[in-house]
Amino acid sequence: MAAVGSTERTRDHGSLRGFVRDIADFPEDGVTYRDITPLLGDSSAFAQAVTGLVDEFSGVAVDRVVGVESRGFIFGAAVAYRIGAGFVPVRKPGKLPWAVVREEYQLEYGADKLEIHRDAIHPGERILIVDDVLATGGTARATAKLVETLGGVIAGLGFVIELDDLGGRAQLGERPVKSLLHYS
Ligand SMILES: O=P(O)(O)OC[C@H]1O[C@H](OP(=O)(O)OP(=O)(O)O)[C@H](O)[C@@H]1O
Ligand SMILES: Nc1ncnc2[nH]cnc12
Repeated sequence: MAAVGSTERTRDHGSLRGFVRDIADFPEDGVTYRDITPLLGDSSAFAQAVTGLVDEFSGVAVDRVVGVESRGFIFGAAVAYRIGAGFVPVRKPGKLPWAVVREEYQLEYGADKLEIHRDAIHPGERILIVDDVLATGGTARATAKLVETLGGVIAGLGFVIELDDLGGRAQLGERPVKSLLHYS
């Protein structure tokens, strides 16, 4: 089991805001889309975001990192590599080739389903869920339920961005939630 930690401590993540681009009315009217592609494209900002997520869970025991398709794969895989843990993809329906467990959930824009391989997590394993954005919390809650259905224990949920006004954190109950940047 990996113990999360890092020698680079970057708890103030405010400088990352300059790498998040606001797109009005995408993908539909009324939604302000927080575009992380500028952050991904900047080597320092990307490294700071990954290190920030690692540091937020410093000292927390983690067996595997779960990342949610598709932007969660980018950060989740990087965090897993950094902490020496395995990576488990949670995917949209019909993408995983073996036997799956499925959960339905609501998005800020639309509804969807998520799946995980039945053998991806073993009972008692400690799981860190990583995604880029916590909005309404539907995706994160569905992912946590998939992990828990397989007997996993949520060690934490880490996000680069949390959209505070959408109340996603409240959907996650007592599970430990950390976000690098907060937007209203
Ligand atoms: O808290 P919620 O309201 O559930 O929203 C958050 C989710 O929405 C986005 O994914 P999206 O489904 O847009 O897919 P993508 O990563 O493939 O763009 C984001 O990456 C999160 O996974
Ligand atoms: N406003 C938003 N910006 C980027 N990703 C999102 N996922 C859900 N809501 C989002």
